[in-house]
This record gives sequence, structure tokens and C-alpha cells, in this order.
Amino acid sequence: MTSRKVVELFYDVVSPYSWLGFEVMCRYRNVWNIDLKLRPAFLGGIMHGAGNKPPGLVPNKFAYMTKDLNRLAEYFSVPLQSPADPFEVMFQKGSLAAMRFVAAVQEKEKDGEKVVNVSRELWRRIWSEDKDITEPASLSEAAVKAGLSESEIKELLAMSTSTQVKEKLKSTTQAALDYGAFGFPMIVCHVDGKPEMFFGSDRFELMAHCIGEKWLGPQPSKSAAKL
Ligand SMILES: N[C@@H](CCC(=O)N[C@@H](CS)C(=O)NCC(=O)O)C(=O)O
Repeated sequence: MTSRKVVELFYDVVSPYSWLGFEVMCRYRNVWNIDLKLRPAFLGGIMHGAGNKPPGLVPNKFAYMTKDLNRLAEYFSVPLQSPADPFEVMFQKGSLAAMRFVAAVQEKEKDGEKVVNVSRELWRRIWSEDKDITEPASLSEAAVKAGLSESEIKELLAMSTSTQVKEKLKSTTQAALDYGAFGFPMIVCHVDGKPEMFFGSDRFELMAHCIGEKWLGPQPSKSAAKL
């Protein structure tokens, strides 16, 4: 077997398209010969640093995205549902506290699955159940569902406001900007020592081609069973 290609996934739980990208990459991490590195970062910092603005602020794009996300939820089999007030959720409440919490989980926990599970539970809250992700009690509920213990959660909540964790989130966000990010999800595939950057959850076929793998659709285990 040739050595595994490193694939970095930059994401923020405020981004519904990142949820789709995340679930697909989690499904493919044992199908493709890749070493998937999760890179939780802050989309607000990307928008600011890249001089971009969220597509949801353009009324026609917002209307299109709402339809697009409904279709994609079904296509990707991800239980994504828009919250009642997406503007409040995305632009007023935001995800800074949540992403600092995910960064703390990544900093402390050796078990990478905890980052996967906590991220997924936060997405589920904001993009499926229309629940808050800004209050410590909300982060705590997500972490309990992700299987973390009360004592772990207490320590992680304290860590998430520390300078060390704030700097970690900042530096991951800066790393994404350095690769050329202007939005999320962003996937960086390291091919022959060169980083190849892909924006969005709609570039998997092209990405697979670039890393010499096959795109088997959004649910590779189901397609493999059919072959
Ligand atoms: N076409 C992409 C759209 C992804 C997308 O719109 N991401 C938002 C965050 S949820 C973003 O960062 N957009 C920046 C931009 O469109 O310039 C996909 O299907 O995944």
C-alpha cells in the first residue's frame, strides 16, 4: 500500500455546507487511502481575513441556499434543517464559543473521535434541532451526547476561554487563510508535496480524481455493497 495522502478538512459548525463535507469525509476516511486531519476553525475570521461576505446576505443567494440545502440534506443523508431564524443563528449568535470549545476538545483529547462526535452534536443542535450553541450549558449538552464525562466537560469549558485555545483557533483559521480560504468547508489535499485546495462540499469528484481515488457517491458503503 502506498503511503496515505494527508487531507485537511477546515470547517466551522455554523456552516451547513461544512456539515455535509464533514460527513462525507468521515465516510470516506476508511474507503480512500487518506489520513484525514480535522481542522476546526472560525468562519467569521475567514470572511474577515479574505474580505468576503457570507452568501446568505445576498437575498437571492439566501433563497437559493435554502432550497439547495433541502435537496442536499436528502442527497447526502444528513438530517440538515434550516433554523427558524438563520440570520440570528449565523450572524448574531455565531459560533466563536462553540469553535473554541471544539478546539479545546482537540487540544485535550487524544482520542480524535471525540472531536468528530462533539462537532457532529453541535451541528445537530444548530442545523437540525434549532437549538443554541453559544451558552456553556448548550456546549455541555452537546458534549454529553458526544459521550464526554461531566469532569471532562468542566475542564474543557474552562480551557475553551484560555489564551492557549483562543490562539489555537486563531492559528488554524490563519492556516486556512494562508492556503487561500474564503469560505468553508475547505479541503486541502496534499498531493506530491503540493497542497491542492477545494472549496465546498460539491467538489468530491474532482478531489477524488486529483488524489487518484474513486468517487462512489455520498454513501460509499452503500455503493460498494451494490458492486
Ligand atoms: N457550493 C458550495 C457552497 C459552500 C458555501 O456556500 N459555504 C459558505 C459557508 S456555509 C461560505 O463560506 N461561502 C463563501 C462564499 O460562497 O464565498 C457547496 O456546495 O458546498
